[in-house]
Amino acid sequence: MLQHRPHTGHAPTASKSVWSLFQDRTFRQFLSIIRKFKWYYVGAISAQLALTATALLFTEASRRLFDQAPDIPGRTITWLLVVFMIVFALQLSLTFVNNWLRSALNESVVYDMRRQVLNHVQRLPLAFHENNHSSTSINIMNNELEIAKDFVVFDVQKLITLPISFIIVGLYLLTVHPLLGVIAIIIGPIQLLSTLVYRNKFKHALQLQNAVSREVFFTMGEMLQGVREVKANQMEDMIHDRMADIQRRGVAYNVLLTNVSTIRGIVKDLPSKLGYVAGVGVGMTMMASGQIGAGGLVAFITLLDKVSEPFTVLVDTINNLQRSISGARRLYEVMDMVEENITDGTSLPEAAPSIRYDNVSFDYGEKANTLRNISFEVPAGRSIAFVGPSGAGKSTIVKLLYRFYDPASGQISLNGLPLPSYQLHSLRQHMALVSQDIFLFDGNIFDNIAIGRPGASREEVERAAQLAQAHDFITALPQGYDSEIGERGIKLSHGQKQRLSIARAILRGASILVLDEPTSALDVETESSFQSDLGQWAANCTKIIIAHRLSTIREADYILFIDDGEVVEHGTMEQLIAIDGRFRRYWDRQNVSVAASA
Ligand SMILES: Nc1ncnc2c1ncn2[C@@H]1O[C@H](COP(=O)(O)OP(=O)(O)OP(=O)(O)O)[C@@H](O)[C@H]1O
Repeated sequence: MLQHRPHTGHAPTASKSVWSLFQDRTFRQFLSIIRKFKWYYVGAISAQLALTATALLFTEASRRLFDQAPDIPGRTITWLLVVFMIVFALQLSLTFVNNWLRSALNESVVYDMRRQVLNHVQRLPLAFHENNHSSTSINIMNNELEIAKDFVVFDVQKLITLPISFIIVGLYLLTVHPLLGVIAIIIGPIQLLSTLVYRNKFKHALQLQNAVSREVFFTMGEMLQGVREVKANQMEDMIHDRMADIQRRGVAYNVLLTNVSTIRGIVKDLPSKLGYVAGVGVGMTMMASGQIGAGGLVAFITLLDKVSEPFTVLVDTINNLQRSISGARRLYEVMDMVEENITDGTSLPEAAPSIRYDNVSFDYGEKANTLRNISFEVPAGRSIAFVGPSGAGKSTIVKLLYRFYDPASGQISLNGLPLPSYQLHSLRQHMALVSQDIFLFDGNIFDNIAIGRPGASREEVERAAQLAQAHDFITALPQGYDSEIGERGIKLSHGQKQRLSIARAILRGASILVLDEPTSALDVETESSFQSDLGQWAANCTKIIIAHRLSTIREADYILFIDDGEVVEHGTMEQLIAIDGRFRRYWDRQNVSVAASA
């Protein structure tokens, strides 16, 4: 925990040609989002082009005004003033419409993308979540999605509107006077060359700053998730020092980025300043020789930026495209991962099934032989316990039953049919888990129990809570079942959380019950009544028990002693004790410690 991790983000693909960017698969995925919201784009782009048209109308009216001044007839003045008023009203209305559409588009795209990513990520196999730090997924859903969204929403519009504006405004200025038009038009390409200055330095500074942002995110996420361990292990100073180091680098990279950007900005502005001087000089000379009126010069000054701007903005937009594609590629890598297929297959019957493992082997990749040739059978409605040292593979056997992972070899079957022939949704619907790792959601107690069976009535929830020995402590709370339990149930004791988790499993009414040391956090009295109640409400379930404690093991019909991924002993409790092997030693050690603590 809280160690420096290598960053998973990709560097911008600086060497890519512009054309290859447009052919990139990620760019094509952008296009599918654009297609979905095409009418917003059509509206926003039309509003922007209409704004360019009003700018031309304004310039043309001004040109006529200044060309004829001071001998302009009163009627023409009135007309021109009316034109100005109409132009201003149109500009205000179009700006409003444009902003409204852009904001609606922005929110629609970002929520749509986030909803799709979240929905997809939760349907990915457990292996994805176990192999990726949660902050990586959150970073993808937040930062990288935002970068991609900025391109999809804003930059795409510029790629369409700016070239059109350049052509229309450039042609207009050429009609005002060819030389002035040419001066305005060539500023853009010169500015384009100026963007090459410090280009790589700028990209490098940007990468450094992005990497630091990701580090901040990662460190904050881990600190908040592990705040108890942070406090208990007095890690505050270590985290503080780490944040101080991040801050030092963050400030340095930000200053570097600002300085490089400022120098690039100055170099970029220079051609337009020089173009302005040249244009005014040429314009004044031509005015003196009567080739143009004052209006021509006014038109040049008004539209100078509108002609040169598209070039430089387009370069920024293409740079953004590189950045967005590299951010979005990680996003789409995740989106391309295959979701679990939860719909195909036959439904599991309501009645408790028999469970059978035949020579099942499995490994997680890094650790070979996590499970080796596991074989056992549990008849319908009976129970089996897995006992053995920590890390032996007990939970992994259960993960295979949930189909969080599939075996590398061997077969698991329910009622004689291979596990993959069952619909995953139906399989998991018929399973309930009471685990020692209890996860409660932020919300009230009622909702947390009702997760076991959405739509359950108040009576059903209360009945489940009674069987789980949770009803009394719940009703003693000021808000009863409506009490909020805080993030991950932080306001409850471990034993109370475990009882809620048991209530949730009871309510589920499953036919396969997985008990992963379900009573580890309960006091002796509550545990013994839990065990006797279990006989009632779980009588019709096939039970798999992961057990460390004698009290839990005692309840099982059959026991497997697992060590290092293998079944080393198996039998009923009496048989295993009689063998006088590993289980017997385990049993005796526990008896001694129970006796010592009694
Ligand atoms: N997601 C994972 N990726 C890689 N290795 C894993 C993963 N989960 C578990 N392991 C490894 O597989 C082995 C078996 O783990 P498992 O959790 O099944 O043991 P266990 O017997 O249930 O342990 P415990 O009694 O401590 O809960 C261990 O060596 C563990 O480190």
